[in-house]
Amino acid sequence: MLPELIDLKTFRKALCQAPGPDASALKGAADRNGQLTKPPGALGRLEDLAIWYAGWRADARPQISRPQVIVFAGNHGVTAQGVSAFPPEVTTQMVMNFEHGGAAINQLAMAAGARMDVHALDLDQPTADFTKEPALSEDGLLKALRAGWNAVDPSADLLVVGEMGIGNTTPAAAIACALFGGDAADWTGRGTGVDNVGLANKTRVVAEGVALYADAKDGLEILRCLGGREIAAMAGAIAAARILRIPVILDGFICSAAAACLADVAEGALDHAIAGHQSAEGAHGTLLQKLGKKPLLDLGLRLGEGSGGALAINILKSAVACHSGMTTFAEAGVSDA
Ligand SMILES: O=C(O)c1ccc[n+]([C@@H]2O[C@H](COP(=O)([O-])O)[C@@H](O)[C@H]2O)c1
Ligand SMILES: Cc1cc2nc[nH]c2cc1C
Repeated sequence: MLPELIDLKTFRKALCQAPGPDASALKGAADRNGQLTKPPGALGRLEDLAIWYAGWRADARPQISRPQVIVFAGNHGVTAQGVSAFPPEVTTQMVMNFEHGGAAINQLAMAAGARMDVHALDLDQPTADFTKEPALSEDGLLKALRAGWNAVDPSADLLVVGEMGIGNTTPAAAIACALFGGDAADWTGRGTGVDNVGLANKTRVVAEGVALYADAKDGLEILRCLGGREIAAMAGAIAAARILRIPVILDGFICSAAAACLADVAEGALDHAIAGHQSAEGAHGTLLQKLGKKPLLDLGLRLGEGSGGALAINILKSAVACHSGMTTFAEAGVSDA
């Protein structure tokens, strides 16, 4: 059961106390994996994925039949600093495109057999420019976390969270830099495609923001000062899924930055999450390494929207189908080693 998200204290506490995977399902799945009609280890990472999934679903022979993709959209005051190649009105325009079924994620979710939901968060009120003041108030952060928290279908058996927000690779870079240190330039990339002058300006903006909130006490405070509503909503949804034991597939750079805020609040907060892909945003690989996540795919995507996560649903579904649908050596009468 998901508790009501009353305040930020509830959020931190629920995340710290969330249950881990089911030990007997993990053992049952590992045992079953050892009996399937294939040389030991021959399905490579698919075997680990299926066992991991079984543990979180508390079922040694699970199925994936109700995957959910949620796309959160938000607007960013920091776009006034000229950090994106596209104008901010594209966020609202793309939300309409999602709702009409015309975006890449509509096709990718459909191809993966997933339900898709879109949540637009106060698009007419961009967050504050973080080079001037914190992006969100405490109440604003709570509202956005709650939007994500409540968007998760408790009956889903797999979750992908994605985003749409012109300018949001800037807050994502700032969050990563604030959490993990290093220079702003290490974390700042081209996003939708800024040129060299744009990249230098964007790096300056990230550095300014990180310096301004250097005293932020933890990942939630960093999320409030440097993040955005869609980023916080992704964090809220990933946290709710952790509590509901719904496995999560992370998407690209912005989604991973949202997730990183949770890992800073509670060790193990992302144990139920895998990395769907490594995006072409320069620092995504480093961010995934910091989170200890090895991406399933590396296709040069830099779209967001949950696209890489949705693609990876097909891999996880295939892993679980093999695990649960294959026969054992004994059942098939195949000679064991
Ligand atoms: O997922 C990623 O790694 C990714 C990398 C680059 C860009 N994006 C998408 O592009 C938008 C942000 O780019 P920008 O240049 O406006 O900061 C936002 O809507 C993201 O979904 C997403
Ligand atoms: C057209 C467009 C589509 C997107 N989808 C996610 N981010 C995006 C950014 C742009 C510019």
